[in-house]
Amino acid sequence: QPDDHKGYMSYALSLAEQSPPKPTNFRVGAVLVDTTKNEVLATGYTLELEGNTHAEQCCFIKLTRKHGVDEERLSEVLPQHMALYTTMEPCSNRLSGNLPCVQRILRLRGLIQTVYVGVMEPEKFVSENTGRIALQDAGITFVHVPGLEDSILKVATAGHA
Ligand SMILES: Nc1nc(=O)c(N)c(NC[C@H](O)[C@H](O)[C@H](O)COP(=O)(O)O)[nH]1
Ligand SMILES: [Zn+2]
Repeated sequence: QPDDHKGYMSYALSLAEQSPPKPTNFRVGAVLVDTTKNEVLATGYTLELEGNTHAEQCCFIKLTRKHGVDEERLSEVLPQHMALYTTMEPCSNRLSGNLPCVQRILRLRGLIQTVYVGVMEPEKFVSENTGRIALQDAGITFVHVPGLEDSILKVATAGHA
């Protein structure tokens, strides 16, 4: 059913729990959903794929491999109506200098109508995450799904001292 936001967020949390703990990032899970069919298109969790990868980034990388396109051309092969569920709001700045996930999502503006987040990013690595504003300015609806905050943060910071 279309309003199963907590269900998808719980699923994303179960993915985050698979992420190897690390002191320099958060353990996050993400699920990209085709909202027309209410089907999962891709899942990801922090460090799932090789390199210093983010959960949302892993969803996109998997789809580039499935469709044989670069991430810049994903908009040509993906459905028109998608929602991204991520346990933590997409990053707007990464201390590693890698491309932030907000920028990756903005490449799919018009195709991803809504981003659902379990928590906002704690101010541990980046002082102020400007992702929500950037996404909203691009016409993407940004929704906080309440109820899993404590669990999400516990999992996210498990690698921290
Ligand atoms: N939404 C989100 N998904 C993730 O999978 C992840 N790890 C973060 N974490 C945000 C945090 O700000 C960055 O992890 C640090 O800024 C370090 O940057 P790197 O991860 O090393 O690029 N945020
Ligand atoms: Zn990110």
